[in-house]
Amino acid sequence: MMLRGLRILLGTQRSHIAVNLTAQKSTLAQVENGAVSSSVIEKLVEICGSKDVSTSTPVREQHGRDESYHHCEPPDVVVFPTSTEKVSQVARLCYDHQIPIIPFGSGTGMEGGVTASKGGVCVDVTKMDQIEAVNAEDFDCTVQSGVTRVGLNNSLRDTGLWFPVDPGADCTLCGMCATGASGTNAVRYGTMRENVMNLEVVLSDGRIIETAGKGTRTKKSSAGYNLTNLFVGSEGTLGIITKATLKLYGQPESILSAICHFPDVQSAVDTVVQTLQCGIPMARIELLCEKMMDAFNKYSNYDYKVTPSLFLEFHGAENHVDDQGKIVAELCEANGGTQFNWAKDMDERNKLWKARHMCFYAATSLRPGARWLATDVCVPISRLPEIVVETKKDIDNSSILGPIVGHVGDGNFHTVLVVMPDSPEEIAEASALHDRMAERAMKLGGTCTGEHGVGLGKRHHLVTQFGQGGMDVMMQLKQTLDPKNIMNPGKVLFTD
Ligand SMILES: Cc1cc2c(cc1C)N(C[C@H](O)[C@H](O)[C@H](O)COP(=O)(O)OP(=O)(O)OC[C@H]1O[C@@H](n3cnc4c(N)ncnc43)[C@H](O)[C@@H]1O)c1[nH]c(=O)[nH]c(=O)c1N2
Ligand SMILES: CCCCCCC(=O)C(=O)O
Ligand SMILES: [Mn+2]
Repeated sequence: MMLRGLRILLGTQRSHIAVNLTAQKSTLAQVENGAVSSSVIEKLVEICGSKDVSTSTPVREQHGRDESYHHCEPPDVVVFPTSTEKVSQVARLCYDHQIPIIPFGSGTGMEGGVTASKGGVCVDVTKMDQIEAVNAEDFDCTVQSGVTRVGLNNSLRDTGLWFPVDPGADCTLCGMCATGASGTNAVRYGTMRENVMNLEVVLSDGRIIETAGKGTRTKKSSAGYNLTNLFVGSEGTLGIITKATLKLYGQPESILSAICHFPDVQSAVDTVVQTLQCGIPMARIELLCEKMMDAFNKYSNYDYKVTPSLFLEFHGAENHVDDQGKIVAELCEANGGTQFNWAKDMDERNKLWKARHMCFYAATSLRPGARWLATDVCVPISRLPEIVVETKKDIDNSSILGPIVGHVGDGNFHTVLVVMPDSPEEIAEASALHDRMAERAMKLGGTCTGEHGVGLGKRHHLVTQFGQGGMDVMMQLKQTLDPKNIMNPGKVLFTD
């Protein structure tokens, strides 16, 4: 039954920083490693039906890893419940037997969030895939846990509405709630945190709650603690999100995209800061360094100049969009930007942004056989130029290939540190670069992760970011909501 320890890749990442693990020492119940018994599997079959329970090796392995470098740790069993009630019964069963529960959306996460390091039951929520309501006049919708962002937007197309939060992958919207995801549109429309109005959550003992109140779908609320945002970014460690009520937006009347090339990263990032300081309501403003542009061209068959470049987009009424475009073009020029390429045509724009969303694959294809470590720091916008420039220097002074791409309008950028899985030296060097980047960001009032979440790989940075007091509160919240430590144990906090 058990097939643990399929350590395909880099193994557990070790930081060069002396990590104060005592600051996160778990006072929670320890979950034992051990197979899920056949009697529990029989009960899971009773709850979900035999076709919605799998112990097959390929299914377990497919659910034991995400898109990150973290190695595969398959769960003992995967269930595909078709209703909140079934999720609740599965949770209750696991609670009674103290068996880990690992919620699974699309498995596109960047931090090993779905790995079953303690075995247990993977709850794949994708069969709950109904859009339950679209309240066009209120600009909101309610989706079940398996609905993806592309699926939602396809079904909204004829309504004149859309949901703008756009990680590159077509992941589940509830997975996006769980990781606190964002993407290229967040500079204008916000992240999941600003766009979730209510969540239905199954707690570890099977209780079902609605975080904003039963059926509540208001733009604002001062009622009680903000439970909704407690679960946003909780990465499956506090409960299973089975439904989300989300804000929707009117599709913009006019959209204009552009690319502009710069002599160096500093001038590109200076342009970003100045653009935002001018109050231009950018819809997207993304930076690709020259290495990323090279990978982008090769992967998506473009022939853009291989220098640091900004990808821009403006949304609004036609005359506003044109005016804003002109102002930003002038700012780009003033900072040494050249070859401002406009993309007005819808197909051209879609092709461009699809290629931008594929940057992760473009970067990882630069070295065949390599794996990667994707970083995700975020700083206040005024500190962005210095951190991007320092980080680039640090990478250039190392032996690691590390293209940079960023949602720079939010002060958030990624490096993909490309390493060979059989080279402990490269892995150590990349981990050290990542640690320095996170430390640098936190010193500037930033965070170790803007959108990918903590998962397994950033737990040691939380201590620095929150200090002992903050870690204690997080541990107490975990203890209250998950007293048996069965919800995705060992993710976000060192509870394993
Ligand atoms: C090419 C590419 C590009 C991007 C990204 C990925 C890839 C492959 N991502 C990362 C990823 O798409 C993002 O983290 C998603 O929110 C993950 O959603 P999944 O449905 O795949 O969750 P996945 O199944 O990977 O799970 C992620 C975590 O959430 C938990 N979880 C999932 N569903 C849950 C539920 N219903 N209830 C409770 N917990 C649940 C899991 O347990 C796990 O801890 C990203 N991200 C981003 O923010 N910005 C970006 O720009 C990109 N870009
Ligand atoms: C090329 C860097 C990829 C980082 C992971 C995907 C992501 O978040 C993105 O914005 O792209
Ligand atoms: Mn991103």
